[in-house]
Amino acid sequence: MDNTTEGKWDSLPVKLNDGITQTLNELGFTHMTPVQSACIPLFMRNKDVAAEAVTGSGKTLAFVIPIIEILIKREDKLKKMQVGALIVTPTRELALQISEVMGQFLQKFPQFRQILLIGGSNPIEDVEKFKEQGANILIATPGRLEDMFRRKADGLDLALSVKFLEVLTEEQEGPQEEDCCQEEPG
Ligand SMILES: Nc1ncnc2c1ncn2[C@@H]1O[C@H](COP(=O)(O)OP(=O)(O)OP(=O)(O)O)[C@@H](O)[C@H]1O
Repeated sequence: MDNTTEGKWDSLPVKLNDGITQTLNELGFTHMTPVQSACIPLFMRNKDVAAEAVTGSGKTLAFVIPIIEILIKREDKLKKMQVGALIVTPTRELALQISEVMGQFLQKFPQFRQILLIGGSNPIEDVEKFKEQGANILIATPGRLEDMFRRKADGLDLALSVKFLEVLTEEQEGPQEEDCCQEEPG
């Protein structure tokens, strides 16, 4: 990538967890992209962040890294069925891409589990998987997510699980011409 000009990872105001730094080294990502250097510090201070950046600018890591950092730093460790982060994306493809990146980084954090909730498969399989394995990070498309919130009769109380939510990330599609990342008011 030619837009990784925004400083090394250790120039961030808060030092990243060693597990994250190791994965970044393994990937050969020495520098942050502009959207990463703008968003990660804000996210890690628990600010509401709105980012708009062109495709391929590195948005995924701009929220995947802070999500893991925020969950690690929680005082009460998340239990199996407690969801600490929810990522909602408009398409299955995006959800799959994000899940792949999240999976790479979670290898160093086996205490956290992610689940992908997207259309195209039997929702009951998702319900059973969630009940069996639990999940702390949900990556979902809106339709399947809504469906999962209505599965109390099948033994899944997702509303209860998301009471522990620390981070909500919404990916949106739309015209994206300029890079920008700012703190949301309020
Ligand atoms: N700091 C970095 N250094 C080098 N490569 C990076 C860095 N961050 C991300 N990448 C790589 O750049 C590519 C684009 O990143 P990513 O998919 O996150 O972009 P995006 O802005 O989310 O794009 P999209 O809008 O398509 O989702 C990926 O192959 C990713 O692995």
